[in-house]
Order: sequence, then C-alpha cells, then structure tokens
Amino acid sequence: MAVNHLEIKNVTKAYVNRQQQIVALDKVSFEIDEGELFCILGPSGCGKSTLLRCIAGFEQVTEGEILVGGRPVDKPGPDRTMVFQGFDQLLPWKTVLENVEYPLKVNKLGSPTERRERAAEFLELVGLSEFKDNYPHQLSGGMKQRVAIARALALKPKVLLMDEPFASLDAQTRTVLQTELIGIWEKFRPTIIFITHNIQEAIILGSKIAVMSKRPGTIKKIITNQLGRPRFVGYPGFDEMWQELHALLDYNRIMPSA
Ligand SMILES: Nc1ncnc2c1ncn2[C@@H]1O[C@H](COP(=O)(O)OP(=O)(O)OP(=O)(O)O)[C@@H](O)[C@H]1O
Repeated sequence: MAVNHLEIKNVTKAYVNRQQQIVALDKVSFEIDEGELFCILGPSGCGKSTLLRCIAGFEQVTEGEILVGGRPVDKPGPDRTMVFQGFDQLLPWKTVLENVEYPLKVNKLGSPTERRERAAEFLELVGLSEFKDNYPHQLSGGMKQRVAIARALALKPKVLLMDEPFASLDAQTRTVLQTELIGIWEKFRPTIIFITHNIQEAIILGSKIAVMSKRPGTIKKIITNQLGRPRFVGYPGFDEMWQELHALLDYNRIMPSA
C-alpha cells in the first residue's frame, strides 16, 4: 500500500440542525492514487467542502470510513493539510516567515533552526523570500494564497487538501497560481485534492477529475485526464472534455440562468 494512497469507503455524512437532518454525502466511495492531482467538481451545496473536511478530520463521517496510507482518519493531523479559499487564513500578527513556521512549531517538527530553514525553503518555492518579514496585511490576495500553500507544503503532508483556493483571485493571478501549483506538483508529486467550481481549472490542473451530483453528494464519474501539459483552452481535446464535464454537471438544469 502506497503511503499516500487515499481510500474513501462508503462515506455518508449527515448534519442535524434543529431536528432537521441534512444528508450532505451519500455513500461516497473512491480511491486516489499516491501523487495524483485529483480535482473535484460539483454544483454548489453538493458536499465538496464536507468531503474535504471529513478527509482533513475536521468532521466525523456518519457512516463509512476514510483511510490514508491504510490508516483510518479520525482527527486532524499534519499528514493532511488544508488551503482554504479566503485570504484571512494567515495569522495577522505573525510575519510571513512566522506563519509558515508556526504549524511546524505546533507539531514539534525539528529544532527552531530547522523549522526556520524549512519555512524559508518553502517560501522560496512560492517566490516570496523577499517578503518573509512582511505581515499578511501587506500582501496581495495572490501572495497570501502562496503563503498558505507554502505553509501547507512545509509540513510535507501525505495529502494536500485545497478548497477552492484560487476562487477569490482575479483571472490573471489565478492562471499564474495554477501554473505555479502544477510546477510544485510536478517537482514534489504530493497527492493533492483540489476542489473547484470551474471546469476549465479542473481540466488544466487535474490528472483525474471527479464530478459530484447535486446534494446528497455522490460521485457521478471520475475522468482520467490524459491531455498533455502544459494544457490550455484550445489544446486538442480540451473542448471535448469541457463539454463532457459540463454535461455531467448538468448546470443548465441546476442553474437555469448560469
Ligand atoms: N456545519 C453544518 N451544519 C449543517 N449543515 C451543513 C454544515 N456544513 C454544510 N452543511 C450543509 O451540507 C450541504 C453541503 O455543504 P458543503 O459546504 O459541503 O457544499 P459545497 O459543495 O462545498 O458547496 P459550495 O460549492 O457552495 O461551497 C449543504 O446543504 C450545507 O448547507
């Protein structure tokens, strides 16, 4: 069994709110190979974030189980790190370098010198070495997301969980960060689960793309993306894949005005 292999087995997640039960995920089963860049597409409210939070261990599944490298997930751990959509995920009172260093310290990884060196190394990876002494409020949205990515990667997780991390960025910055993420993935081959609403983003990034149904979320189909890299809109086969994913998402029926 590969150490980064992820198994989602028959996972159901129901929330109970004021005696009303909301089934967010319904018997979801799939596997992700080590080193996959696995994108998940699905309509709003279908349970994508819930699935990611269950994998992160922030939520307990109602039924089924999640295994990372054969070990059941029952709580958060440094083997699964998360990058969120919002720009406010950094600690505002800590510098950029301290933000990347902080989870290493909390998880007691290495000596203070080793932690500082590792944080600096990952800041360099995302091109922010010269901003190491800045505070989050002095950074652009794209720079904040780069720090969040460096911070998540510095823990050298088995699985990097990314919940629409580029959704709040302008189109140009989003394209730049997509390219940087692919570069990091090609260099280190971490297992990444990347949630997006954006079909184009899923095709550009994903080595596999899973499409979820509307709530209660199930996996409708998993597509292996064999388009070459770098891939872009207009790349041979891009449009056909876009059409297939669009049809699977059934956006016309879910959101008539979209
Ligand atoms: N803590 C919670 N308590 C109760 N219901 C919740 C909770 N979190 C999510 N839900 C419900 O579970 C369902 C799935 O939510 P989730 O956030 O996972 O969807 P999503 O696919 O990530 O949505 P979006 O794409 O809009 O972010 C929704 O109906 C939501 O209202």
